Amino acid sequence: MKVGFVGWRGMVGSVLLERMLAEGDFNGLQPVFFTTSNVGGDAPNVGVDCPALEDAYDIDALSALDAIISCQGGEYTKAVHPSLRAAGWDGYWIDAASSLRMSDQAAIVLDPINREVIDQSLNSGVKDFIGGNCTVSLMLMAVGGLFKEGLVEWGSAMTYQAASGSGAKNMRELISQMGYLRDSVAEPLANPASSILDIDRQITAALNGDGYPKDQFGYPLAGSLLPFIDTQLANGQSREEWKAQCETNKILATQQEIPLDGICVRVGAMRCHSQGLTLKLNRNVPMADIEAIIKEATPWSKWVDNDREASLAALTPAAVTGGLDVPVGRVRKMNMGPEYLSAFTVGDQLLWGAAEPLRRMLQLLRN
Ligand SMILES: NC(=O)C1=CN([C@@H]2O[C@H](COP(=O)(O)OP(=O)(O)OC[C@H]3O[C@@H](n4cnc5c(N)ncnc54)[C@H](OP(=O)(O)O)[C@@H]3O)[C@@H](O)[C@H]2O)C=CC1
Ligand SMILES: N[C@@H](CC(=O)OP(=O)(O)O)C(=O)O
Repeated sequence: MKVGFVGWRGMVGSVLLERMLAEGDFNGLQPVFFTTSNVGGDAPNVGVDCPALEDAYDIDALSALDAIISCQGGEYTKAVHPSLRAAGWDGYWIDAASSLRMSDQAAIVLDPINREVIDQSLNSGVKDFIGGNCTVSLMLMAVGGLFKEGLVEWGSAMTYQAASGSGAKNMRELISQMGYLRDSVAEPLANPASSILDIDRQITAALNGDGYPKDQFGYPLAGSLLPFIDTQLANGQSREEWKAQCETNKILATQQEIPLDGICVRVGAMRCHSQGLTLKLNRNVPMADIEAIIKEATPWSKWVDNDREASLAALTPAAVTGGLDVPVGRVRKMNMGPEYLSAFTVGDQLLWGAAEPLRRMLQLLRN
């Protein structure tokens, strides 16, 4: 199979290559690497022979491929995908960007949760397979079992999203912000006798001062948070919040729309998104059944007992980062009634939230 890779050098693309190498996915594949900035340069070393980098805007070169995986971003997709299809290319387009997600001609891929939907799409001739929004995919990897059992009447996700969701430059800026704050109080911090209120006043001045590094985020993230992600919609939701309901229902191919809403917040985590969930179930399901459904949903959905030590040890970005497991904890019935369930989940947004569903979609096509 001749597969083109666009955006392989970026953050999502690098994680994709890392995972493909770890799984031996390049064996038997004919990869062709593309670039928007370095035509003729060396392809990355993936253990098989590859031609020099080709132009990512060359429709003829792209048309020669059986499949293309793009992690280059939405603008690239909008610029190239329509021309490629118009030129008659009928290969498989696998994409991390959101531009095509809600198109009727595209399926959203998260195969541990919606393998049947993917199979039906393949059978009906769909050729565009798009990774879901990171928050949505991670929520479904955590509690998708409850949705698939038809138990969720509605849900609300309050998110705590990592800097990586904004890109590599933003991850760097978060660390610079942390360093800037620490440096601004280095002297009083080293002196145990100094006043904590003086330290706090200096930190507040640093947070709001001109020198604070905030070119990427526009506002302080380290020592603060950002209660709006992506663009503003007319109904008051952010675009990130809007994705929860429409993408979840599309991924699950629900017959009746399940209402989902919440508030998406950026916090100073590096690459793990966390979510506090409220799920209104349509009946009073025993906790033992809820535990079994969550545990059995996918091999990566990990149950964490609602216990202080277990939660602090296993249910944090620090514990989860770099791994495929998506732990779910703090699961309990809420004061509102036995049909109201709380849960907290954490997942690496560059793995199940971005690269892994694409990698698995390519494997599915190859098999
Ligand atoms: N970040 C995320 O969490 C998620 C992102 N996505 C989607 O994936 C797209 C890509 O995201 P992301 O990987 O974060 O984007 P990046 O900015 O990391 O990479 C995108 C492209 O920028 C170019 N580039 C320019 N300078 C550099 C550099 N110094 N290092 C590496 N690449 C560079 C590369 O193209 P070239 O090699 O051609 O120069 C690269 O493919 C997003 O636009 C979004 O649509 C989807 C889900 C989650
Ligand atoms: N918007 C997400 C990251 C992302 O790229 O999402 P999407 O693939 O839906 O555009 C975040 O900021 O955390």
